[in-house]
Amino acid sequence: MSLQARTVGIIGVGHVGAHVGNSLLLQGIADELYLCDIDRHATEAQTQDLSDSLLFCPHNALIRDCGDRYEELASCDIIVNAAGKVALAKENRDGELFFSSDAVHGFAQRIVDAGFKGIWVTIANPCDVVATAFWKLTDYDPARIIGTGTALDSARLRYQIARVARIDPKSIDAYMVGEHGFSGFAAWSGASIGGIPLQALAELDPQRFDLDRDDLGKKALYGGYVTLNGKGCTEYAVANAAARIIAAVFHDEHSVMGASTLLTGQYGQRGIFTSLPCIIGREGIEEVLDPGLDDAEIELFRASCEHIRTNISQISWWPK
Ligand SMILES: NC(=O)c1ccc[n+]([C@@H]2O[C@H](COP(=O)([O-])OP(=O)(O)OC[C@H]3O[C@@H](n4cnc5c(N)ncnc54)[C@H](O)[C@@H]3O)[C@@H](O)[C@H]2O)c1
Repeated sequence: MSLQARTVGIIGVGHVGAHVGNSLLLQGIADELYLCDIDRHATEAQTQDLSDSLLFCPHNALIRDCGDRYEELASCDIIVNAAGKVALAKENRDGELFFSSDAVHGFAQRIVDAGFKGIWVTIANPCDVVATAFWKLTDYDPARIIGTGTALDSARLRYQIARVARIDPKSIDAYMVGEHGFSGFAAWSGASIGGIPLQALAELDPQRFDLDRDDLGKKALYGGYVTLNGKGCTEYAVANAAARIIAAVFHDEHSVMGASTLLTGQYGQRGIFTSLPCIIGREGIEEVLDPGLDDAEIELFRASCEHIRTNISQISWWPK
């Protein structure tokens, strides 16, 4: 019998990275965590805190303090990128454009050169630019780079629908697509509950299902900033979204989630990462699904992709 530990590296152990670690341990998803940060005091402190909580987790785990030694993460099955500076995102996630992309520029190839063959799960903002940077910088198999993208925004959208329609969010099929940022949007035309399109439900039972889409879409889009303005970061929901993606990989779930992935011609777009519903399993992104956008939504998707390209065009070292 060969038993293999499920190993996850986390780069950047600030609010988000630390919560990813905590979520993985509390849900029993990982057997080993490798913590890495340019701030070596932070990895020491988070290693201590997470280790002290092991008694209360479903099973034991090993937590390694890797300090700023990125290469030590190369043997991991999955590496999470939460290296950023959330204070720069006060007004807009684009505020971290140079900081987060420079960070990836500094470590991605080093880890690949050290032999990394696993899956990147990248969270740092602007999420779509950073995910694209991993691919451009390392020429890594794009299916094995997963941006958490609209996994979180879609959860926010479902919560908003759930709240108004009084339905369990898990019973709602609805996605935010495009950028994880202000140009993303709710793909209402494909939303359904119980296999019935939301539009049909609105006609059958308007009192319950004729939703104020603009309002709910805005609440999903700006919900992160309610949290950020109140406490200076967002952490629980994004960490749980990342943990869900990691569980889908480890358990080869073929789970459908919004995730930032390389576009290869969907709606005429290619060469950048952004979010559409994706099937996620052991090999990463298995397939990108077509959410059946209508004409107006296709235009929003195009504009969202343009926004990501405009951001990329400002980065001086971007590989041609
Ligand atoms: N995609 C999403 O849904 C989502 C949601 C929330 C936050 N975020 C992003 O996640 C990132 C982390 O957020 P946070 O609140 O933890 O930020 P934070 O500022 O609290 O922590 C960031 C950590 O990254 C470390 N770091 C910075 N550069 C590094 C590098 N080159 N190598 C290793 N470590 C480095 C810092 O030392 C710090 O510990 C930010 O970019 C934030 O915008 C994304």
